[in-house]
Amino acid sequence: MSRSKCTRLSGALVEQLLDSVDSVLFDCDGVIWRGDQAITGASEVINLLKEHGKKVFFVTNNSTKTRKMYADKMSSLGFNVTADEVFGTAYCCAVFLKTVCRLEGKVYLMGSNAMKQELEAVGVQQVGVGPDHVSGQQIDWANVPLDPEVKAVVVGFDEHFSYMKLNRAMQYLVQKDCLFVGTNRDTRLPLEGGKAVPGTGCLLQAVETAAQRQAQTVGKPNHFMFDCLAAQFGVERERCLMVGDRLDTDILLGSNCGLKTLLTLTGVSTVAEAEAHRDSGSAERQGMGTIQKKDAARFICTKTSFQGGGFDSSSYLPKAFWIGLSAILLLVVVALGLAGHLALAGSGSKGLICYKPVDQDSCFLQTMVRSDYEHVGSLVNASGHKLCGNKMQRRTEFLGVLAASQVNVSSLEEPLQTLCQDRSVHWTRRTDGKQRLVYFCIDICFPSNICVSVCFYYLPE
Ligand SMILES: O=P(O)(O)OC[C@H](O)CO
Repeated sequence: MSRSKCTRLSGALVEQLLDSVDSVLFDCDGVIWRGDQAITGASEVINLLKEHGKKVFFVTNNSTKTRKMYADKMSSLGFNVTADEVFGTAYCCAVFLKTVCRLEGKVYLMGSNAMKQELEAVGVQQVGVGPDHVSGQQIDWANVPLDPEVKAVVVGFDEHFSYMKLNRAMQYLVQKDCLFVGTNRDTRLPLEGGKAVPGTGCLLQAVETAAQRQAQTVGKPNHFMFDCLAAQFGVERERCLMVGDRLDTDILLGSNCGLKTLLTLTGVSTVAEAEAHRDSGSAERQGMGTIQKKDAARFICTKTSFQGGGFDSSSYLPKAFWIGLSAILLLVVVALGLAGHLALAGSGSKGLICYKPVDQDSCFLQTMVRSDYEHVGSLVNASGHKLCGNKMQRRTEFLGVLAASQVNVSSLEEPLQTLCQDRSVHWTRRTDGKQRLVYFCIDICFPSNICVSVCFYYLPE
């Protein structure tokens, strides 16, 4: 991975930057507008870019509008934009549920009317939009009627967010096969005059806390929104610029997808934050910004590229995954005295989980998180575990392989050494990043009180 230093964007550099790109992706809140007020000069820049043959797109985590609503708002503020150039989380979330999750069933939606419309446009039924007032006693809340057809809980910006909604979402999510998807994790929504209101991240975190589960998020910095756009418009990453005001969403998305990035100082993130990321010594944080010095310029460039030195995919796993799917059945083993680590879960000590593909040369190691403990606990304690009948449930995760972090096998505990004999062991971590490994596991529980987990790996192109 190599990163170029950032320079102030002015004079000849503007021209140079524009010559190097064919497509420009703009964030919305804090970049082209704040609330209902356009940022001075934004519409002129965007219209000019289009006149000069650049493709312009809008990528927003704000889930309160459909693509059409965004296009209408933009037109009223002087932007020359069509609905298909807008990729908001209301739209992308609907596409995600339809195409990635292949959801069959209804959604319990904590979100806007716009989300409802986008879901309906792709044929996904939903319940839950609007107020949900509290009534009855606590025991009634715990037994709140649920729609048996609901197979997913989706959390977006919901101005009617309430205790009852939180409770209802939790009751759905107690069912382990219920999908859990959030639009985004932005904690604040910037408005006119430097004001802000709590963002969807606050609501999502409340639901995650209640459900004791982590949602998958569709919005930036997850690459899904870029993938969605690139699939429709054939954008070339190397000639694409992401313009945003937030380091942890916009700039990180650009960084994750190998785009050029440009931070505006018109919204949430500040130069001081970018400098703190740069000086942190953490590769992940540095992906959010490399800024040389504070500058009065309106735009600061944080150009990041992924070339060389990174994870060489071909040395680990075959790219043509689907062809060899059946051949890469995995044995999932948890090391380091499982029961002990389960017991230690609350004390801050971490266990390790290791995945050993049967026909690969490597083992993949990661620190266990709560879901791993729960998952493994259910396998180990099968006799005491409440089994789900003959059911199967699917889990999907993205794992980044930390290329520089090969583990010394002899430093590992005996069960792991045995498992990974004659193999190299690599650290992995959960990530939305580009250099990633994907695995999905199917948990199958039989009435005989035995659960097994079958996992498949692949490396996306
Ligand atoms: O900055 P955007 O356009 O991605 O929107 C994010 C929202 O303001 C977060 O609540």
